[in-house]
Amino acid sequence: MIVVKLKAALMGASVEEFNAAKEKLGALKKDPGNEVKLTIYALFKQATQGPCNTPKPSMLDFVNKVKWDAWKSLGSLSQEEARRQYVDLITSLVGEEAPAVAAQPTGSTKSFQTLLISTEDNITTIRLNRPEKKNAITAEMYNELIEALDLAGKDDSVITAITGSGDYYCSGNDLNNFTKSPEGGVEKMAKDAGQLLRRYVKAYIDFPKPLIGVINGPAVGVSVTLLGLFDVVYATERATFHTPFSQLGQSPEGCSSYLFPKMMGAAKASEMLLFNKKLTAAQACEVGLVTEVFPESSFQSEVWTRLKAYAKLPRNSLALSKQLIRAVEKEKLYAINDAEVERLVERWLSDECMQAIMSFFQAKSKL
Ligand SMILES: CCC/C=C/C(=O)SCCNC(=O)CCNC(=O)[C@H](O)C(C)(C)COP(=O)([O-])OP(=O)([O-])OC[C@H]1O[C@@H](n2cnc3c(N)ncnc32)[C@H](O)[C@@H]1OP(=O)([O-])[O-]
Repeated sequence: MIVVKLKAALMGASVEEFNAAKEKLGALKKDPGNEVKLTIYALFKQATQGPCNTPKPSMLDFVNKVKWDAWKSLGSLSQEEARRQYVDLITSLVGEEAPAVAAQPTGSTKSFQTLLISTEDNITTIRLNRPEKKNAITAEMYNELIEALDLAGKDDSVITAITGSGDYYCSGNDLNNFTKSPEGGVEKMAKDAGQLLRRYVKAYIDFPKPLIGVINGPAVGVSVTLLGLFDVVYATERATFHTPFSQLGQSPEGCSSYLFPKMMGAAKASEMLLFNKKLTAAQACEVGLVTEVFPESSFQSEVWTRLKAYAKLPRNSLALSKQLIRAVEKEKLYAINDAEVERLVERWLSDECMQAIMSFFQAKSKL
């Protein structure tokens, strides 16, 4: 069993860790196979020499061409990040040879207040569990989701799915997060909320294995923007996708200011992110936010059957492939996350935002 150790996941591995990993590689008893060896080669070259700038070998020089392709595919991945991925990969291979030593605790033993977590058939499922509030995300829930993702990333499941309890997937940020009278003043409240949001989005950017959205109903706000960081998104035909940021005096987050225009084109992204256009599931699929839409009547059975089949694929091949795809833009996504959070912290202190949140609760109290 391969278990990916992530002790260096949140920071780049040091040169010492890198050198130690290199030595452990020589001591491996089993051949990890050509695919993994190519990844090791590419990460080593990137870590020690930086991005591949050497001339492409000819088609006839097959072995060197395959190696060159693997190195080139890492693009502008930083040397620090390449070192980290190299150390993670070697650690996982060593763990495969000594599973008892490398085994990590699974997420299933930990209990959460706002989430239901289970691991079955190689799938860890994180279920948002505030159905009476349409799964709105409180500060507690943000923290629990960060922890649940961390545990799911380290457990021995093959894929992770996020879904909602009840008729909604999620109604976004819990607007009560802004209505409590904060101890250190509103500036501190906004700063703390910004730090939490930044960590929350980073947990998705860094998630090390395939992450699947199982969108069981309408999705609002931050629960929509984050879908750009999922690997696959399946939705029931009943789902809708709504990001009412300007209506709330706020601005986009979850790296959507970059990923949405990239995914759907600038104009479609602006309709959603600036003008609050709510998309049906079919429209969300057309613009690439959703991978596939299923009839409501067969949504659960079709999606979970498919995910169980996916979860039988080789764990390490999936995780490493996902990490390669993500690595291409990871540094950029960190920077976008920072910029979006900085803008939101300003927005939360604006009159426009305060007014919009008060209006939501006033409208409810008049009903
Ligand atoms: C941090 C990053 C920046 C921000 C990003 C975002 O996500 S921006 C996007 C932010 N999100 C929004 O702007 C969405 C705001 N919410 C809505 O517009 C509507 O509630 C609805 C369309 C989601 C559902 O309408 P419906 O008529 O089907 O159902 P209902 O209305 O009767 O709701 C049932 C109960 O849930 C409660 N509740 C629901 N959502 C929230 C929430 N987010 N907060 C708090 N509470 C919420 C609701 O008050 C009610 O409680 P009550 O009275 O029983 O104690």
